[in-house]
Amino acid sequence: MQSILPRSIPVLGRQGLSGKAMLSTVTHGPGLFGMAMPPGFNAKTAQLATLKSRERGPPSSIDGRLAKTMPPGFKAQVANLDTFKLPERVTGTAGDVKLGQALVGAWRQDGIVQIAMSDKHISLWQDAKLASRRFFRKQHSEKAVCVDSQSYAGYIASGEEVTDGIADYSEIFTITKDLDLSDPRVRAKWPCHGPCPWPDVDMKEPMVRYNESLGAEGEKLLQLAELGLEVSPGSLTRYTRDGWHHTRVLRFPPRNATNGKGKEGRGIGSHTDYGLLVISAQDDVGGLFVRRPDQRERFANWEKSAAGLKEDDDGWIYIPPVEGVHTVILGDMMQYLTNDFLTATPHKVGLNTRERFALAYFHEPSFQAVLKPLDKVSGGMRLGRGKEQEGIHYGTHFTNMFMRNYPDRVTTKRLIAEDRYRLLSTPEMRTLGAAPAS
Ligand SMILES: O=C(O)CCC(=O)C(=O)O
Ligand SMILES: [Fe+2]
Repeated sequence: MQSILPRSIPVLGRQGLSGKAMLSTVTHGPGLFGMAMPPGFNAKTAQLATLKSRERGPPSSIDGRLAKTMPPGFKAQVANLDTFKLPERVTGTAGDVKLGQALVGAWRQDGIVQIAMSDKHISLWQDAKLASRRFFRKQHSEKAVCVDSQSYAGYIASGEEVTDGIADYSEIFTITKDLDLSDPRVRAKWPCHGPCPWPDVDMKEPMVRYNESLGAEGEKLLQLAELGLEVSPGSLTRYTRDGWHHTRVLRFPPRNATNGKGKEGRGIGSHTDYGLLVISAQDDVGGLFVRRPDQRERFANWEKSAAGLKEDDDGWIYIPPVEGVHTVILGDMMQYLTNDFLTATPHKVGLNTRERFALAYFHEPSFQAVLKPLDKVSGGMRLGRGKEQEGIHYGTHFTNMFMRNYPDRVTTKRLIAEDRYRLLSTPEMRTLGAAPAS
């Protein structure tokens, strides 16, 4: 059970301060959340992170209001993140390089960045939120039929998802690549490949539009990350050709109106996500917590499950719901590719006093990709894994994670019954990869 701890919400931050003041906060002594910069961290990158921040004010009233949205029963510091603005297109200009370095610096420091939504994103998110509300308000029987036996797309009831062996209260509609039964991969019984069981066009259309737009945002972020890491163009984006991007449309019940099937107060238990980037939007309720990168908390989710990691420990950072932004955290494959220079961000969701709606878009490698760690990343990437590595087949990692989270789902049962898992090691399933880029 989540321990009930008093609320402790010191509001820390650089938002609203002048660039110079923010700079000294980051480069000397305790940083954004009262911790020193990680060893080997490039101070220049941190400076750029602050200089690129978009100023907003007045900080005190905004901070106080946002801090109060933290779900009851949790103890965490409250983040006050810079908001980055992405260019229309990434072309490799000096400005793009600086922005890329700033994003990489912020991920290394905080594990999360905030990026401004464009006007188009704001309207797409509004539409998606409406569609989500409409869907989750339907009768259970109407939602429960939105399941597919071949893909993991569709409805997941509150109490059905399992994190670290314990049920979550999140209610979810998952969207994976929507493949017709006539698609050769579906016909060949590839694991996780199949249709998305949409309830209706009112759900499908706004979600497809939003996802397409987030796909473009994901590619831009990867291009900027390549610039920030000083690796050649394509080092990351080569893996996202026909990327296995997917989305979770989420509803969290209020903490006093659950069905008793999950862990008290828990929306989703502590975990890392699987691929490269997670771009999220949340409504104004609040519930998301992250952990900053910390060398003392070394984990590698693809080797040993990071689910449940430090769930009830101190050291969580609450990410309050700032209007008009997406947040972006990193997944397992980004950590693997960069030899832990960037690490997957542990996060969890708490239930609040009101129901909460959020959407998480996962920008992923191709299902067929075999990833190898990059040769080098500027700023002193740690050695350890290298070229000699066999690599990670993303499709296998994804399948493992979904089988673990949904052991009782019809999709898992069919996958096992038809021995589909065996296909993951065949050459047809591993056509993107080979030599690592430098
Ligand atoms: O609700 C959120 O903000 C995040 C959800 C999440 O972590 C997930 O769906 O994997
Ligand atoms: Fe997540």
